[in-house]
Parts: sequence; C-alpha cells; structure tokens
Amino acid sequence: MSNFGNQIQYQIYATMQNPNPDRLPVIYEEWEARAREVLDDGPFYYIAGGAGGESTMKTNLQAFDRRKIIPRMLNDVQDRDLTVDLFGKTASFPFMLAPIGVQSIIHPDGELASAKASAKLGVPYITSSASSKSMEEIAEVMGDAERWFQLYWSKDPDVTASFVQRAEASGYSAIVVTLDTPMLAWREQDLKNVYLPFLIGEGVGNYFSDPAFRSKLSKSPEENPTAAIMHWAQTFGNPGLTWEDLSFLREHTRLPILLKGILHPDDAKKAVEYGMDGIIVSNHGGRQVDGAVSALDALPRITSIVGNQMPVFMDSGIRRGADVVKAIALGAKAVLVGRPPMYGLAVAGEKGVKEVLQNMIADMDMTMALAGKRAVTDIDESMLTE
Ligand SMILES: Cc1cc2nc3c(=O)[nH]c(=O)nc-3n(C[C@H](O)[C@H](O)[C@H](O)COP(=O)(O)O)c2cc1C
Ligand SMILES: O=C(O)C(=O)c1ccccc1
Repeated sequence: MSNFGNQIQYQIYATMQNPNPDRLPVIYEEWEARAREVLDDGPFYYIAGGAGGESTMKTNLQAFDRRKIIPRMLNDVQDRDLTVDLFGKTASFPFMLAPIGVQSIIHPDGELASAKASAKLGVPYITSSASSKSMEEIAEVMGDAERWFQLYWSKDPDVTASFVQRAEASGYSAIVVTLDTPMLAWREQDLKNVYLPFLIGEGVGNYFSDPAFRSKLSKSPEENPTAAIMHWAQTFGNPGLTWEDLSFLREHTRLPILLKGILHPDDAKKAVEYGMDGIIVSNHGGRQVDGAVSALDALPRITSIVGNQMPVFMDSGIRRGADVVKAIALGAKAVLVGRPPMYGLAVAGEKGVKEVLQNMIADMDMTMALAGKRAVTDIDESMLTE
C-alpha cells in the first residue's frame, strides 16, 4: 500500500526554496520539444514519426481524449495499491517499457540507460531484438530486475531459436513476439530524411553477437560490416509466417509467449486457440499501418472476447496518467509506454527516463485516487463515459 503520487508531488514542491536552474521538464510536450532540440532530424523523426500521413498516430491520442472518467467520491483512497500480477510475479506498477530498438541513435548509453532506470524503479523492461546493445549486456546492468525479450522472428530459424535461448539464459522471463512488423512500413519522414539506422550498423547488436547469425556469414561482421548488414536486411523480417509456426517457438522455450500487435478480436481468439500466454493490443505507435484502428478502440472488443483466458496488455498513445487509467478500465492488465521515456532518454539519459516514468506513475496514482479507486484491480469500465 503506498502514496506514490503524493510523495513525488511533495518532492517536487519541496524544491521551491531551492530552485534548480537545470530542472527537467514535467510536461510531455516539453520533453518532446527538448528532444527535438538535442537530436538531428534523422533520429528525431525516426522516433517521433509514424507510418504514411500519421493518421493512426493521431487517432491513438484522440481515442484517449474521447473517453472520459466519471470520478466517484467518499471511497477511502488514503492508502493505495498499484501492484499487478504478471505471470505469478507481483509488479509494483501497471507499467512496462515498450520494446524500442536502436536506442543508440537517441543517447550514447542507449538501452543501458533506459534498462537501468526501469530496474531502479521496478518497472519491467522489454528488450528489443533490434537493440543496439546485446540482450546479455542489457541483462547485466539490470541485475535481477524483471525483464522480457521482444522477438523479431527472423527468416533464419536458427537465429530465431538462438535469440530465444539466449533470452532464457540471460534471465528474461517472457517472450514478446511482435507480429505487426514483418517489414518496416512506409514512413514518410524517414524517406524524406533518407534515414534508416540499420544501414549504418545501428540496432544490430543482438545479431552481430549471435553465433547462429555469424555462422551464416563468410566474413565476420568486424571484417566485413557491409556484408553483415546486407545479410541482416535480407533475414530480419519474415512475412511468410503463419499461426502454425507458433509451435516452433513453443518447442524452443518454456517462457510465457505473448503476441504483440493484435488489433482484431478474431486474432485475439486465435491467440487463445493457439495456446499463447498473453497479447499486447498495439498498432506499434501508429508506425506500421497508417489508417489502422487506434489501439484503445480495439481494446474493449478484444478484452470481452478473451475474458480471463489470458492477460491483455496495450500500448500506443499512452502519454499521461489518465491514459493508463482509461486503458486499464477497458480491460488492459498493464500498459507499455513507448515514446515518452525515449524523449527522457534523449534529454537526460538514465535520469530522464526515470523522471518521465516516475512522473507518469505519480500522475496515474493520483488520477486513480481522485477518481475514487484505491487499487488498480478496482479500475473497471464503469468509470468511463463510453
Ligand atoms: C523508435 C521506436 C522504435 C521501436 N522499436 C520497436 C521494436 O524494436 N520492437 C517492437 O516490438 N516495437 C517497437 N516499437 C513500438 C513500441 O514498442 C510501441 O508499440 C509503441 O512505441 C507504442 O506507442 P507510443 O510510442 O505511442 O507509446 C518502436 C517504437 C519506436 C517509437
Ligand atoms: O522502428 C520501429 O518501429 C521498429 O519496430 C523497429 C524495427 C526494426 C528495427 C528497429 C526498430
């Protein structure tokens, strides 16, 4: 039981007598604006941009805005409980860091900074297949803090199997298979800027360190990086995958498997039928199918079909505490946050990620309390207008 929000708020106001001229932002839009100042066009728009005309990216935010909370009074919200159960373990908050690749383009410390910040706060971290550091290096800085591994299912089954085994060996406790990115979408900003980080050897840390990947090259990535990158580009995505292929993963890991990028209720039903352990309702932050439904609008239909057969998580458009409350009210067990901590990373490295997350949790805790709920597990659809 805690008062996380009040404590953070108090700490901030307590600096009133002693203002810090280098204070970090509090407002999401200000973090984004500060990130814009420190990053070049290529990296900034790689993070901030979406697919096509960015209609889905905008819809993600509008869907949150459309739904309104109806606060309840006199419910004793003094001591609150933000914990949630994640596959039998208790997480302190209903938050996770969304898998984000190529963080070296955001800050020189890359994933090591964001993973450390998450570990210190007790927010589970999801390491991307496309991270700039290897999954083992990231695991090492996290100690025994909770971490999951996000799999981009390679065209080369040996690499896929090797990734999953390495994740298991280095202490990751779930596999998140991202299904919405068998290829990168038409991203107008990146095409305009002629910017693709992989082609300059960023975001390939897991591949270049992988024995199965290396065994397919005639020269090592150190001797011939260009050939290694070409091989990566040819094998990274796997548009030929079908539901039947999921059994391959099951044979190679005992960890829970979650499918990320589910938007249709029938696909959620299939995830249950094919024995998956969870799903993440997501449109990849509006970065894949421009014109796709917002993740929040897709969520209630999915949670009503899935019921309690598996946990349903969501991401795409979480910017503030109220967004988290709304997603949980529509049936999400917890949410993943993508861009907000990455702007924190750009502005202030590990400290920035920690600040963004901590403020978002505080905001969420206080919104929950002020709306009349004492525990995350008490949040339900009756809190919302539609
Ligand atoms: C720069 C960037 C890189 C990303 N890389 C990955 C990735 O490697 N794997 C993945 O599953 N999702 C990736 N995503 C998608 C996020 O996991 C998440 O779905 C999305 O950012 C959520 O939307 P939000 O940014 O609005 O919170 C990436 C997103 C961004 C912004
Ligand atoms: O940019 C992305 O959204 C993404 O998912 C990705 C895909 C491949 C490598 C790195 C990130």
